[in-house]
Amino acid sequence: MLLYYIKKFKKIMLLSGVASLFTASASIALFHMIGESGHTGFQPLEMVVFGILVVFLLAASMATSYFLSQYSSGTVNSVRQSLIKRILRTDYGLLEKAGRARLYNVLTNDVNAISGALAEMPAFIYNSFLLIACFGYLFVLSELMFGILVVTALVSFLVTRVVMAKITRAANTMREHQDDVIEGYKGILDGAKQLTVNKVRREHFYEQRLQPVMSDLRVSEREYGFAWDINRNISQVLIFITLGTIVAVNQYLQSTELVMSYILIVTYISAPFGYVMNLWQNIARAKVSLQKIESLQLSAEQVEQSDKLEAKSFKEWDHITFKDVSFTYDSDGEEAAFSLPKLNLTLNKGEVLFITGGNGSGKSTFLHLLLGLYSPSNGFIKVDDFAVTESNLDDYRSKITMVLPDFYLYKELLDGDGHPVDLKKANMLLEQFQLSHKLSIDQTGFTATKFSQGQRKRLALISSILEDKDIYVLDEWAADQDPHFRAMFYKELLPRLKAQGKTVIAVTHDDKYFHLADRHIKFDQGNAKELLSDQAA
Ligand SMILES: Nc1ncnc2c1ncn2[C@@H]1O[C@H](COP(=O)(O)OP(=O)(O)OP(=O)(O)O)[C@@H](O)[C@H]1O
Repeated sequence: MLLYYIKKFKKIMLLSGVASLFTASASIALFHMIGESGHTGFQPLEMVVFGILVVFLLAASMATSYFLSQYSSGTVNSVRQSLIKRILRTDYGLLEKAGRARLYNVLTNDVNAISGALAEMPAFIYNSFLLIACFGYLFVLSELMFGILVVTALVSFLVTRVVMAKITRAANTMREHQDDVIEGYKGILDGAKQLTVNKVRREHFYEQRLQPVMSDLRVSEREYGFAWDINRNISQVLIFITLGTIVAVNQYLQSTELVMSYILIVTYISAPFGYVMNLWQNIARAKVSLQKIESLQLSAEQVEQSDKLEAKSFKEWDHITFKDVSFTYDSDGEEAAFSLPKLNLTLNKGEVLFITGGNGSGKSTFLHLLLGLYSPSNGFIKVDDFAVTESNLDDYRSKITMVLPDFYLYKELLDGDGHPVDLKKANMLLEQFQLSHKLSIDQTGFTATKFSQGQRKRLALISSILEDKDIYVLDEWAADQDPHFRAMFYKELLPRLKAQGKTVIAVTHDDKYFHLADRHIKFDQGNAKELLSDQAA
C-alpha cells in the first residue's frame, strides 16, 4: 500500500528528486570552494561564483520544500480519502465487529502514521541525494577517510536494524493500547451526562477504566521512544568516533585542510544521515497501522459496479421471501451467540406488517437481515424469483427506507434518486408533523438542529417519506412519540402509506394498536411465529 501511494505521486516525487539533486550539487560545490579557498581567501571572481551558488542553493532548496509540501498534503488527503471510501464500502457486519473506537483510531492515528511515513519520502530522497553527493565528494578527497566513514555508516545501519525488532514490537503494543484509550474517550463523550451527574461513576470510570489504559499506553510509548533514543544516541556517539578517527589518521596524511573539509562535511551530513536512519521509525509505525487496517478486512477502494436486479421485475415485485434463513452472531467466547434459526417468511407488497416480541427476541436482528446489513449464515432472501446476492445488494437496498433507533439525522433531504426533494411536499409534511414552527426546509436541507428526541424521530420519518421508497422499515418509531403522534402514526400515517402501495415493516410494542396491522409476526428467542388477527389483538 505504501508503494501504491508512492507511485500515485510519482510526478511530484520526481520533481522534488530533481530539485534535491540541484540542492545537493550546489552544497557540494560550496563545500568544494570553501575547502579549496579556505587558506587563501576568495578572489573577486570566486566571491561572485560563491554568491551565485548560494542563491542557486536557496532557490533549489525552496523548490524542494515547495514540492515536499505539495506531496505531503496530497498524500495525507489521499490516504484519508481512500480509507473513508473503503469504510463506506465495507459490509456493515464487519464495521460493527470492528467497533467505533477502532475505526476512529484508524481514521485518526493510522491515517496520520501512514501519511506521515509517506510524507517523508521526498525528504528521504532529498537527504539521500545529499548523502550520496557528499559521500562521493569525500571519496574523491580521501579514500582512506571515506573507508572510515563507510564503516561508521554500516555500523550505524546495523544498530538501527537490530533495534528495529524492539521498535516494531513496541509500536505494535502501543497501537493496541491506543485502541483501549480511544474506547475510554468514547465512554467520556457518549456518557457525558451520566458522568457529570454521577460523581461516583465519574471517579470510578476515571480511576478504573481510563487510568489503567492510559498508564499502559504511557509505558508502551516510553518503551517505543526509549528504543529510538538508544538508536539516536549510538548514532551520535558514532559520529564522534568517526571524527576522532579522522583526526587520528591525520598523522599519516598530514593534511589539515583535508581533515577540516572532512570534519565540516561529516558534521554537515550527520543531520541528513540521522534523518534517513530515523525514517525507519516512521515506516515501522506505518507498517503496524497498515496491518491494523488490513485486520479490519475493509472493502477495496474500487469495487465492481453492482449488477442491477432485473429492473422491470423488481419494480413490479410482489413479495420478499426468507427461505430457510438462519443467522448466528460471532461468539465472543464467553457465552453462546444468539441465533435466528431457519426463518421461512414471505412479506407481500403493500401490506403493513408488525413485528413484536420481548427484548432480545431477535426483532432487530431480523430487520438487519431484511435490510441487507447482515448476510444470512444459511438460506437466502429472494425478491420474487431473484435471490439477493452480494452483487445486487445495493439495488435491493435501494428499494428500502428506514428509521432505526440509532439513526443519524442527515441535514440534507434527498429523494430516492439522490435529488433535492420536492419542497412543497416537504413543507406539507412539516405541517402534518407539527414541525413547521421549529425549522424550515430549503434546497440544501433543513436548518435548525436542536430538537427533542420525539421531534428528531419525526424529522427522520419525514426524511424517509421524502425518499419515496417502496418499503418502510421502522424500528419502534412511535416509542418516543406523545399519545397524539403515536395515534397519528398508527391510525393515519400507516393507512396512508398502505394506500400508496407502500410496504411497512414496523417493530412495535404498542399492543393497543396491534389490530391495525395486516399481519403480525411475533419473535420469541429467535423463532418467528405469525399470529392470526384474533391472537394479535
Ligand atoms: N452485534 C451483536 N453481536 C452479538 N450479539 C448480538 C448483537 N446484537 C444483538 N445481539 C444479541 O442478539 C439477541 C437479539 O437481539 P435483538 O437486538 O435482535 O433483539 P430485539 O428483539 O430487537 O430486542 P429489543 O426489543 O430489546 O430491541 C440479543 O440476545 C442480543 O444480545
